Amino acid sequence: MSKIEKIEIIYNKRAGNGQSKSTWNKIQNFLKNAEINFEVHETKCDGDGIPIAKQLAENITPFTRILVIGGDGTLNQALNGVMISDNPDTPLAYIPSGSGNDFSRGLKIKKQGPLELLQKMLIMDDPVTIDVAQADDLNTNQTKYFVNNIGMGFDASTVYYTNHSKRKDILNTLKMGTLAYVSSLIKVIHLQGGFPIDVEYGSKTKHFDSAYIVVATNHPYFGGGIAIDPLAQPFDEKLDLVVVNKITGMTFVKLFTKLLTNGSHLKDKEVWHIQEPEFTISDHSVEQGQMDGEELGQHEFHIHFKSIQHQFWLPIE
Ligand SMILES: Nc1ncnc2c1ncn2[C@@H]1O[C@H](COP(=O)(O)OP(=O)(O)OP(=O)(O)O)[C@@H](O)[C@H]1O
Repeated sequence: MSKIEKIEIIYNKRAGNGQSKSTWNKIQNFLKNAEINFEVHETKCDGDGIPIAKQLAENITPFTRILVIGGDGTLNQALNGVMISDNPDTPLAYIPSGSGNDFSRGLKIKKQGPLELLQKMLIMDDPVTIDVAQADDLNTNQTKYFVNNIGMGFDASTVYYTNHSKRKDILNTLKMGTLAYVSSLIKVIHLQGGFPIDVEYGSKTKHFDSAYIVVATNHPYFGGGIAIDPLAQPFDEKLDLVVVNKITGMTFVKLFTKLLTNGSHLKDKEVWHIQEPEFTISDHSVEQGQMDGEELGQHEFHIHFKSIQHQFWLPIE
């Protein structure tokens, strides 16, 4: 085992609709039995992961590790907290215990159980470098960081309805979180209209009169396992952008069948896809936004996106 004096744990007991408690119990028992020094910092309210991570990063000592136990939203907050701290390079360890867990799915570590992940992390001598992304809001001058994706329009409305749906809790209890997402998706099909956006990348600009799905993504998945961008890779130092034009009727059904089955939607003429180190999206109507499954509210988004790298204690093979 590499030298570890203490593990500072950021734990969201609400993640995975409460299922993270069983993950935490396993981790806690293991650490106690192995006589590894740890301290748990439970998130007490929505958004709490940011100040906790900031404070931990600012007081980090050599041979101390920060471990996040929660879903993608908790990891997102931990990353944002570390990035605004005096020690933004502080690596993060992560054990997924949310409902979607798209980051761990994108990294292909989702199938490993919490104890397997923990034991592998404990013997790592050095953290690994993984792509995350920076989003500079050009309207507010605020910067945010994300591990999975930022979406506006269709996808974000789906997140909004999923988060506000009572069915989410029931379906999560039944371990059918993806179904909760898909059922909100069907609702949004009737409500979401197309909206105009411009995308600037390199020296080019691409205009869309009627964009429907707009997702800047670090790896393939959103919504608890839907591969919106099978080509996205979290190690290529690029961020992907997928724009789907407003479509209706059978065109919509065919495209969504491709999206939910074999991923061939990227080749469809209604779908536009780029992989770039950075790009800017200007959205010209008020739309819902989502970041790593967390609501960004309704705005006209004007965001500069950039692929950046962060270090993680994650056993990538
Ligand atoms: N004590 C708390 N009370 C209420 N909400 C909390 C508390 N602690 C954290 N949260 C909020 O819980 C939300 C969900 O967390 P998280 O995204 O980690 O889990 P999840 O939604 O189950 O997982 P995933 O994003 O992978 O689907 C976050 O928005 C976070 O701010």
